[in-house]
Amino acid sequence: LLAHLRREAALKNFPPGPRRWPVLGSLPSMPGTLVHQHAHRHWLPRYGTVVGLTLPGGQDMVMVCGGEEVIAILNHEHCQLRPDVFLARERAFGKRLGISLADGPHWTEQRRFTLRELRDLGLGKSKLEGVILDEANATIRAMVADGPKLEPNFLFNAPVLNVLWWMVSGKEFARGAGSTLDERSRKLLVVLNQAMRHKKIVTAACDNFPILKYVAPEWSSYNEIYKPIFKIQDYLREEIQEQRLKGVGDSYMLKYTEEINKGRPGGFTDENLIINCLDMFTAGGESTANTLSFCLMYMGLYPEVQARVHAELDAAIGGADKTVTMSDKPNLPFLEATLLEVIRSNTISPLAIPHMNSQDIQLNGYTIPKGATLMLSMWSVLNDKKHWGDPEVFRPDRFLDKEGKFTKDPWLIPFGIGKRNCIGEAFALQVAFIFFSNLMNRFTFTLPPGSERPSTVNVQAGLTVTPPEYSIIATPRVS
Ligand code: HEM
Repeated sequence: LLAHLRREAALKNFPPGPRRWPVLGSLPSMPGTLVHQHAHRHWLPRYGTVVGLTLPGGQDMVMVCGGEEVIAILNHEHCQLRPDVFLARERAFGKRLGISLADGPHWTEQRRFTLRELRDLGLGKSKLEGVILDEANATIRAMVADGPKLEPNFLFNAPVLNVLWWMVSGKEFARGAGSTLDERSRKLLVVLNQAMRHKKIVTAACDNFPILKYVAPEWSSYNEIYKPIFKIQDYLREEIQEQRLKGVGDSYMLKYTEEINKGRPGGFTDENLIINCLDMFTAGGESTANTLSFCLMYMGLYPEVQARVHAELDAAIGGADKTVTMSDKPNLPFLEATLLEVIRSNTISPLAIPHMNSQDIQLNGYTIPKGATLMLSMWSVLNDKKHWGDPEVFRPDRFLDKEGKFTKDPWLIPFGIGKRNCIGEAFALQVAFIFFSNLMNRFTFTLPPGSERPSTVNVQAGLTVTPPEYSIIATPRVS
């Protein structure tokens, strides 16, 4: 209690927010999931766009839920650290490793190296495009075989992970929704799928009270969350060893190994390699796969938009039996606008990964003390009424200019901006474009007659948001 009172007294000009209790902090007022929706509905009208909170144990936390304020923090030179949370160390051998939850000089080196290798290994190259197209075609074949009625939730997880697996391990056999994978890769994908679907991954009780890991590992979801993560680490370690024994090929794993062998400074170790790979799978798999599930749902909800996408495809591609490639993108501005409007409307990553400030900073006249956890609502940027006018309306035309060309809005930042922006943006957009365009060229998507319209608000929370459970009918189009 004394510690709590002392901390409260030291907080000068802290943003207003729900009551902060000793030990529990603001936990009693925190929603279990979908924090961005709760902040928008309940906190914003009462406290404004900058809300002061405390985590159990006394860590200061500030929720920022105004578009301008979020952009200011993302660009702020003193707000580029990550808080030292339980999840960060627990998934990384007790250390701050990897990219997404680390900071400091090692993070700079690991991020720079990974960005360069991702670019060199695949992005913008025809080989990656070929792998993505193979996966898209395998998915289309499976949809025809399983259809016409499909459950799109999780339909795209395996194909997206397969492409990521190819980037990381260089294995070319990762094709066909997992069917031709070797035993280890198959197991890895199964466990990754399980880990990504875990709804409590960012709100589990063991994150706030680490002692529960020892005294109540089942109840606190510790076993459920971390056992799959440890299995993934084991599979990755075995794969790295196998690749090193073979020693040929151009994979991220082998390129990284070369740096370890050269003794490159900046944290180049086996452990960091494992966590960098884990980062790419966890940050990139679910988000990209969910984008595609949402795309089908929106096509079912907005048949008039779908008809315009089809008309554009027919004019530019000329047949449902043809393959759409990245070179067709300039001729498909409405399709691109539709894809980005799905990403904007639903904000697949509604919160950025938490940031932390290295100095006291001022925001909207409040003081945020050094070392606070900054929760940034990306949703509030992509749904800001002042900027977008009618953010609640699904309107791809907002991204087209008078000539019908695609124009990027500076507030369209679903991947973040600044020093901590997403390293997988180009990859995710390429996968999403190739899948979405080819699926649209091959099928018409309709909601089953008499079924309830799936909600765009009652989404499911996990690492990112997932559509509600829904079915869709995929009818093959005739050329
Ligand atoms: C639709 C797909 C995706 C969306 C919407 C998305 C969104 C985001 C967002 C909002 C952030 C946080 C930015 C911040 O904290 O300021 C982020 C970070 C990150 N993303 Fe993505 N992402 C996607 C796909 C991917 C993919 C495919 C990969 C891997 C290849 C990836 C890897 C990462 C990593 C490693 C970070 C942490 C960067 C850092 O802390 O320096 N993401 N992403």
